[in-house]
Amino acid sequence: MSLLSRMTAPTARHDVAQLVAALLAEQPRPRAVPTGPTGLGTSAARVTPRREPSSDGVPELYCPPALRDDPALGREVNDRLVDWAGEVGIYEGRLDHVRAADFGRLMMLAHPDSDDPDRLLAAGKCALAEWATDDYYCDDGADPEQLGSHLARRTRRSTRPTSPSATRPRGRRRCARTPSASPCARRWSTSPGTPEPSQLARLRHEVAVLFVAYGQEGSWRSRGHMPTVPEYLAHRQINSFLPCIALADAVGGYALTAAEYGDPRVRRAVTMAATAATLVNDLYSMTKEHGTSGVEFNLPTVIADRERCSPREGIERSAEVHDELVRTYEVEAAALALTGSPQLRRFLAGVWAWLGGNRAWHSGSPRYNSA
Ligand SMILES: CC(C)=CCC/C(C)=C(/C)COP(=O)(O)OP(=O)(O)O
Repeated sequence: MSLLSRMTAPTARHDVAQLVAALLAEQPRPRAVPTGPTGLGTSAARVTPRREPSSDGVPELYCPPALRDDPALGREVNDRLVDWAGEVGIYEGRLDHVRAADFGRLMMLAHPDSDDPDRLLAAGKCALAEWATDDYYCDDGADPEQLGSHLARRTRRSTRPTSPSATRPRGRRRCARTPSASPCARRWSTSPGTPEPSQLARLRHEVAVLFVAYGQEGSWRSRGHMPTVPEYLAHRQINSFLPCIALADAVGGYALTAAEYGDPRVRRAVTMAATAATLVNDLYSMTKEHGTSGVEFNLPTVIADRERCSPREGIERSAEVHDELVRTYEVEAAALALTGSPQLRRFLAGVWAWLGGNRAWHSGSPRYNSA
């Protein structure tokens, strides 16, 4: 089944199908006139109906649905990913939790234009390595004083193809417990469907930016600092799913040029989408983070604390911010698709698809729904 036919399948809600069809068609058309003021920071000026929470407590979000569900493919990717985690030694003693979280399913849902388990697995390895770095070195319980050295070691491994002999450890050293994403990228570069050097460089860049954000979170944790809402939102622009989303073309088997990916208008739109995807994580992971000993970092908690409102209002306002980001992406991506290359159109549609797969996975994964 082609991506286009999947995207126009009857499962699509609201105007998703129209948008993605427009993004992918030869002569895309922009969305209809917006129904209210648009642009970041204008959501407060719109009157919106109160959101009814679904059974998981998360309000209905403006987000596309997952554009395919292939459980067998998801299972295959997940099984191989858990085997890999066991081989490299991450999540020792917790592999059952990793299996149950079903990151393979996330890859299958978020990359509907690839049926290739090898490519989905490669993307899954990158995501799991990024998650492991967060879980081991950043999240509650980790030692923030060690964070900088852990991240520096992992960054060095990813940016230097071979170590000069002076820096090579003597004897055989135990493999680090948590791989960085970029060694995954190196392994990927020897597998079928090799990405372009510019795609690998892009991944390295996005992971390095992610690590800077991990450092910021560590500095907040060590001081017990609760960020302001703008501070937190700026942080979530870089502590985001962008390293995963940036692989959309490599997983799909085509290449967006560095020039188009680096176009500030493309970066702005894609960064907004990645931030929105990460706010979905904030909304679904709140429960998991409740009861941890340090400061809780998720948008609903930051809003409730800083704006002195109820937790429920924090959730609702977070959902508003999410929706505003997605709507802005929708409008800007459609406009970019009008003048961009076919690869850019496909990439923007891939980002849109990623949003749908991400939300569907969060709403079902036991990582967030086990209580
Ligand atoms: C896969 C990837 C790029 C992870 C980077 C960090 C990120 C965007 C997260 C979702 C981590 O945030 P958080 O610690 O809230 O994640 P969990 O809720 O623990 O899954």
